[in-house]
Amino acid sequence: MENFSSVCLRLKSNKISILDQRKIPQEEVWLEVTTAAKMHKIIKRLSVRGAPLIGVCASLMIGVLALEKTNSLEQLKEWSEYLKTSRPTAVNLFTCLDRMLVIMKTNEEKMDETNVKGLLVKEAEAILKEEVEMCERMGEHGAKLIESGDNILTYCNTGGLATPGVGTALGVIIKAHQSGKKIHVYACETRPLLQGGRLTAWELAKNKIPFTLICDNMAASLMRKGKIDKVFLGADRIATNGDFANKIGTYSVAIAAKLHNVPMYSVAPVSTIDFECESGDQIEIEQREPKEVRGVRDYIWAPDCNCYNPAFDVTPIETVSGIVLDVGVFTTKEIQSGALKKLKK
Ligand SMILES: CSC[C@H]1O[C@H](OP(=O)(O)O)[C@H](O)[C@@H]1O
Repeated sequence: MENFSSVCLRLKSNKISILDQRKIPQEEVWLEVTTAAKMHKIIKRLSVRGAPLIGVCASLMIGVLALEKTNSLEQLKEWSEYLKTSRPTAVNLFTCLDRMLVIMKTNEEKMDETNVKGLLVKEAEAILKEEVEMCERMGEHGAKLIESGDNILTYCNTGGLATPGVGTALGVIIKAHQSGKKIHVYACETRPLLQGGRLTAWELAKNKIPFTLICDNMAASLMRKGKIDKVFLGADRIATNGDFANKIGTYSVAIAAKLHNVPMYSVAPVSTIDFECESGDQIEIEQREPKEVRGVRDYIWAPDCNCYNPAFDVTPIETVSGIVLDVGVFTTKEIQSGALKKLKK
């Protein structure tokens, strides 16, 4: 497989290394991932995260494992199904692994195992290339919505730590900055796992983009004061009616933005659309462990109480201005008229 290197993913001499995002920003620790079990573990614990990135990493893992002569197609199918159980909400994980499974199931009777495995390697490389290119296109389309002087609010992390490319929503912000637009970002810390405070702050600093870190409960009052000009954030699964699942707290931001007439866009590649899902009500929301709410790292302020810890919520499309995809910007009205369904291949 061709070598590859990004902010958080490396493929060198057919070996996968992944930056452990749990340790950012204190440490930059790279993990070598050689088995499906290890990949499952680091996706589940969010050492690697972000819808496009986990889909790419899972399919890349199957591609690398296919290079091992001793690994049978049956074993590769088993590992693909197992990797699907790492997290339930981000659709990219399923669509990428299904692309690998389709290759195995449609060719195993028609060609010898070595040739099928060769197709798996090519498909994994194609998925990676497509996602990098989709990030570029999302960035270009979305950056046109940003004007010099804008104060932009973003949520969670949607950059090079959530994709194999420049990012989705944060990619839009980075592209706008790189084009010379003078912008400032309000980054929501994003409880409970602080992807905004830890990861987005780290990426904005690396890109030299002026930003202010805020607690999530500060977003609405900033909008009321007229301090926020636009909101850009991500998605993990988009239904064909435009409703989308994204990091928990997105719906609160959307309600505030709508009340204060702040334009808000979700940014995602077409690979995040679930064409089998007609509405947000059908999206499975990952429930995570109470310990993530009870404290942060070794500071546990509520050791034993009940906790509610959904990793995502669903934002109805009518609450936002539209969705920026790699194929263009779609207004809520266009989406409500069925524009997303027409993108199905
Ligand atoms: C570009 S996808 C980013 C998306 O994924 C994040 O969730 P997690 O950190 O749990 O993987 C969040 O929903 C982001 O918007």
